[in-house]
Amino acid sequence: MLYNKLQDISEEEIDSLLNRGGELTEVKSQVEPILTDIRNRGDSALNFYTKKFDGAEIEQFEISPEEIENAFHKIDEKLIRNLKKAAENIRKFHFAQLPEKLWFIEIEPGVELGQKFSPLENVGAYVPGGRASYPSTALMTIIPAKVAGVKNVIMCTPPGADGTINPLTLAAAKIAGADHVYRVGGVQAIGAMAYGTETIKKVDKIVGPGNVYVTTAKMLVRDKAEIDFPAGPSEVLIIADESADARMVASDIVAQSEHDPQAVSVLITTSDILAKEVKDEVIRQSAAAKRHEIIDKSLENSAILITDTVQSCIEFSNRFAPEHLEIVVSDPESVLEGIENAGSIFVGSYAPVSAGDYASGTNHVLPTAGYAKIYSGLNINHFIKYLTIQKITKKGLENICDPIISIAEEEGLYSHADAVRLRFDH
Ligand SMILES: NC(=O)c1ccc[n+]([C@@H]2O[C@H](COP(=O)([O-])OP(=O)(O)OC[C@H]3O[C@@H](n4cnc5c(N)ncnc54)[C@H](O)[C@@H]3O)[C@@H](O)[C@H]2O)c1
Ligand SMILES: N[C@H](CO)Cc1c[nH]c[nH+]1
Ligand SMILES: [Zn+2]
Repeated sequence: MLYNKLQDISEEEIDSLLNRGGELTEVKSQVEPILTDIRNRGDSALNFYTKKFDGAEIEQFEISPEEIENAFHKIDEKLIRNLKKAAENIRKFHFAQLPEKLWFIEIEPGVELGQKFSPLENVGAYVPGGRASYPSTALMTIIPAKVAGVKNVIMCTPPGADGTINPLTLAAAKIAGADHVYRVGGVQAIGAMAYGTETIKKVDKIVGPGNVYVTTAKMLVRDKAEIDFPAGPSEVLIIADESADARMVASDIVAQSEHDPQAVSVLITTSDILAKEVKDEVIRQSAAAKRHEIIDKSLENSAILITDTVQSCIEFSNRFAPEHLEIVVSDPESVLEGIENAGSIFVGSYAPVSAGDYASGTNHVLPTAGYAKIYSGLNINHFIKYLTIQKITKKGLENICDPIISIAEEEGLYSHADAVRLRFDH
């Protein structure tokens, strides 16, 4: 783990922190042939790659409603209650994001303009399942799609070597309202959803996170299906001062590191003492963690940086554009004000990333690798489109006929001008 004053780190070190996501281009050559094969051979290629990468022989990719129903009997009732509680908060938050169904304004007399929205029809949700299983991601991807009104939401997730899916992921799919669930993951699942196969119907848009292979595949199928954004290996950046609790800060670094060897965590702080304490705590907590092998690898990509001012923490964070940003300082509001790029922001010691990962209600599908500079985390807008409307009276058209006719003629599009003129010819 890099540990240094920000001003003393090398250009190369800065570059590796800021220009993350190089892995996405590195695996492109491995991902492309798989996608081509899925496109050409459909289900039989799905079988081939599921055997190759997940070790599973699959007879039937779609999981039947009975199998999903049975999953509920395999899960502790309390766990189901907790899943439902998380689902309720996620649903409430995304309902609050819904825009007005229909609105109009009078731009000038006789010219009424409006907007309505309408949901996408077919959406595919990718729910990861390689190094961990992600029932929470089933909630995070399917619930907003359903709140937006998407008719057909399919979910794909990788099977274990025995061909089964974690019952809690199946229960989450059902609670969230998935219409079809398939046991297929990785690049092959993204290809299947983008191109369609004999059993998996092509979708209009694919959402959901995944490792570098999945994320690269999503970026390569955009000519056939829209995607949300690159949501790859997890990241957290924490801005903290001397008021922060080192144990808590370290726990959030270790938590995000356990997702993937390629996960990245950064603490940037104005306090030498906190930096040292967090470093010691990270070593202590990661040694005791169940997934310490993944965590240790991830920590190799991570950093603790010391700066003189909170302002330089803010500037670095904006350049880094983290997936998750934690603000643990005595005056969080002033930091919040300066933040321009971050997937999701967690304010104060009692807002760990784990809260948003599972149950507070915000979405945990968020842009990584610096893509928070240009994309928002998953939200209602990813599942709807806006349709503009105009209602114009004869008087209204008269009010705007000069700019229409003169600009159209200047563009050399005389028939556009005539289409207005003839409405006033008697
Ligand atoms: N950014 C976000 O919003 C967000 C949210 C949740 C999880 N995540 C991330 O999702 C990822 C989940 O990764 P995961 O690996 O556990 O599950 P995954 O489902 O993304 O990937 C597993 C699949 O990867 C494929 N694969 C593995 N090795 C391959 C290879 N060499 N070539 C081609 N395909 C290969 C296999 O098909 C396997 O089924 C983690 O990186 C985690 O940090 C991100
Ligand atoms: N932190 C992940 C997003 O990077 C989401 C997640 C799911 N489960 C646990 N965490
Ligand atoms: Zn997490």
